[in-house]
Amino acid sequence: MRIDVLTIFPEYLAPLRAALLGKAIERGLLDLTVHDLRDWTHDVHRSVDDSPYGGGPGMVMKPQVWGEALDEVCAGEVPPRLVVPSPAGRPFTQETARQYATESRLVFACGRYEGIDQRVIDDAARRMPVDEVSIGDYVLVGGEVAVMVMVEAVARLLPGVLGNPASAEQDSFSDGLLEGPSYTRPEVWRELAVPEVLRSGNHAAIARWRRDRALERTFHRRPDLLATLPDQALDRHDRAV
Ligand SMILES: Nc1cc(-c2ccc3ccn(Cc4ccccn4)c3c2)[nH]n1
Repeated sequence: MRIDVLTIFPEYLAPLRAALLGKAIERGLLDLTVHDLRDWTHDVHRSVDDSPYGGGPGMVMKPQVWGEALDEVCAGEVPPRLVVPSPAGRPFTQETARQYATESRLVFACGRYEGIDQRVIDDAARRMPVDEVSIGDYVLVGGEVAVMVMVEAVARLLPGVLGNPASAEQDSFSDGLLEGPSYTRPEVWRELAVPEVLRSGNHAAIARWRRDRALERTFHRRPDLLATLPDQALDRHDRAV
């Protein structure tokens, strides 16, 4: 997968080249290019923002600079999917990550200030799929952190990136539930013991116990997820938990 990121703070994306994702890039599983949006300015101040029409606080990112940058970065046989982080976007979920992981190209546009002139998104939508997405109900200072979240969530789903593919298959949310608790050695730590069933070797009982803990945790922390589960996702035992 090829990923391009446009930002006025390229250094903000440096962590994407560390650790697991850095290895995926080195192994050619992911092709990541981070572009400095100011490379498409033509004035001596390299300005990218201006005052908002209609008044209001802060500044808005100019359409001209974004237009030229996207024309160049998004050029090619197959138009990429353009992903624009925004507090006003549709929620980015694990399902979004799964869909994005099937794309051959993604371009992420990192806004700053109060956001990007809407005409940039409207113009791009004339020639490529455009998603305005939110990573949560809070307001960040710009799109860069949101892009790092999304790139990590997508890249880990690419074949070969995770050492153990089962991890991605058993993700929280993969069966619509939150993951339950995990344990490792020692058997007792600060007088807290590992649940007996996990040391029993009874794999059916272990699977049942893990599902029960996932159901309990989801019920208490994210009842909204239970409401969206398809009826057949819960068996009679599940409903009794
Ligand atoms: N889930 C999210 C995404 C964002 C996000 C994404 C991109 C930008 C570009 C600028 N800002 C700051 C901003 C935008 C609008 C109103 C006030 N502040 C952003 C914030 N915040 N929370």
